[in-house]
Amino acid sequence: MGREFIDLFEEWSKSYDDTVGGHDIEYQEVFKHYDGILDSVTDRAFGHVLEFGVGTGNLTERLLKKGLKVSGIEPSPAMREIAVSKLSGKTEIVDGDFIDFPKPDQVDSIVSTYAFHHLTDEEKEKAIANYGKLLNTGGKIVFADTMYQSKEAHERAIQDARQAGFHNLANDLQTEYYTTIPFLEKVLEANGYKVNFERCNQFVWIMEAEKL
Ligand SMILES: C[S@@+](CC[C@H](N)C(=O)[O-])C[C@H]1O[C@@H](n2cnc3c(N)ncnc32)[C@H](O)[C@@H]1O
Repeated sequence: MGREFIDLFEEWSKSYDDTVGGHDIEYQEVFKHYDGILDSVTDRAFGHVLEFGVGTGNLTERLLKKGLKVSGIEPSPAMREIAVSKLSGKTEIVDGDFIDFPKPDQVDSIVSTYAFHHLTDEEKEKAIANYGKLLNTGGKIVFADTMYQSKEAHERAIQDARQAGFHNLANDLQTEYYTTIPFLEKVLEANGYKVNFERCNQFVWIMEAEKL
């Protein structure tokens, strides 16, 4: 579910690694410290890791390097093809999304970078409720993504992007489902997690939730 943006990724797949490397001026700030953000998510993950929205496999590569077992989920065939070739068969990347995916019996960490905003808030709530069935006490959800401290901060970011002439970015911020930290905090706490948020750049925060 939340697959309405897949066509965009079929298109973007070939130039995606250039974008994260800072080649697209509109998205430079979004991907500022990209490598550090992926490293930081990797540092927080342990055991059997379920990764959503693998993309071209940049986070997966780091998780595998750390010696973790990774089950990768990616809905875009073009992205999957690049990830599989980059990872040279070291793990399986299968079709699925944040809500509808082949369920492993049990996992220790559920991770994702730059992808959770493809779900509406209602879908996010449903996904988080489901993850509780896969994690034991002490298990973690670690997601890095664009999110805002308030709805007003989100609105300001759209205006700032427009004023800078970043019309693709402004459109993206307006049409995808960027949420707020208070919303995520409320949903995670209601589902029995202790959660903290760390800011990485003007857009991206790391959300780390531990199951109590
Ligand atoms: C911006 S890319 C991020 C890729 C990678 N995680 C990274 O950090 O570079 C977003 C990825 O999420 C995937 N995606 C889109 N909708 C999704 C959904 N509903 N469930 C899981 N992944 C989704 C896209 O196909 C794309 O590969």
